[in-house]
Amino acid sequence: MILLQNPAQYAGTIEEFIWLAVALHVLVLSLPHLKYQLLLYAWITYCVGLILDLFDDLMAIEFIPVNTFDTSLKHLGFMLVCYGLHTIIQQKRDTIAALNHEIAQRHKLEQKLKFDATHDELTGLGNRRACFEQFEPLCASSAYLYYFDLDNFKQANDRYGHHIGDQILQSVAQAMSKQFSANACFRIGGDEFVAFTQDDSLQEEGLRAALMEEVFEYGVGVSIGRTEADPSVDPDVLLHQADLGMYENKANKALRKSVR
Ligand SMILES: Nc1nc2c(ncn2[C@@H]2O[C@H](COP(=O)(O)OP(=O)(O)OP(=O)(O)O)[C@@H](O)[C@H]2O)c(=O)[nH]1
Repeated sequence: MILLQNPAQYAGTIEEFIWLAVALHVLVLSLPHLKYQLLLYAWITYCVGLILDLFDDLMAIEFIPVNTFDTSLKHLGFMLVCYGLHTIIQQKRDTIAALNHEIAQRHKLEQKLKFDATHDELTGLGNRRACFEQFEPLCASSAYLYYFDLDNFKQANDRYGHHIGDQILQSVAQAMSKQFSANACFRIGGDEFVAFTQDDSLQEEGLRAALMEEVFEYGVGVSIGRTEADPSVDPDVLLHQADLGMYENKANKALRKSVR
């Protein structure tokens, strides 16, 4: 038996009916996506509350305290929905934080791989690949290209051991970075280095003394070749010119030694 005695009650019942229809519709729509069971139960609880509410309005049944149940269930359902949503958001946040962390780690690894691919592990200078990659811009911004090759390095290795040989290479690289810009120095072979500079005041003997300062005691020397940096010339040709200069320098020193 339906008890709708006045228009205000009628309007209230219609409103509750609409709420129930909307809630059930949302429930049906979200069913395929409801992998979160808590949210599903919360929504069902809310709908049951709405149904009881409707009964309360439509039926004049006083033998169950429907009034108490419908409001409680609606509130309970609503709170559980809120809690469920909060939990989901928290889980998504954690996932996003984990993904961000992974992206940052990958970025770091990428940077490291890139650095390792273009730098010499022992001295930290750019390697041969980096030298060729940056050759043109460095030539364009420099006046000279220097080529260095250590003298008697093999003997130093044999006499003092490989670890001292490594230290010699590191010391020379460090001294070179002080004389030139560190970004413009490269280790392109075992004991061969290349450097670019804008400075035209460098003197061969001064440069040699600076590079050998820490390693002179091991009996090593350095031969130096120089050529004008010209970005329009092929890198191989320029390096060859500087290399020839270095060999000439090495030969002259050997000749001077033998004459003495
Ligand atoms: N310790 C060390 N030795 C290296 C490294 N790379 C290459 N070498 C050594 O460097 C030496 C280079 O040979 P050479 O250029 O003939 O040595 P050198 O005695 O300076 O010869 P000259 O230039 O004719 O005076 C070889 O004995 C290599 O084994 C390295 O990373 N560490």
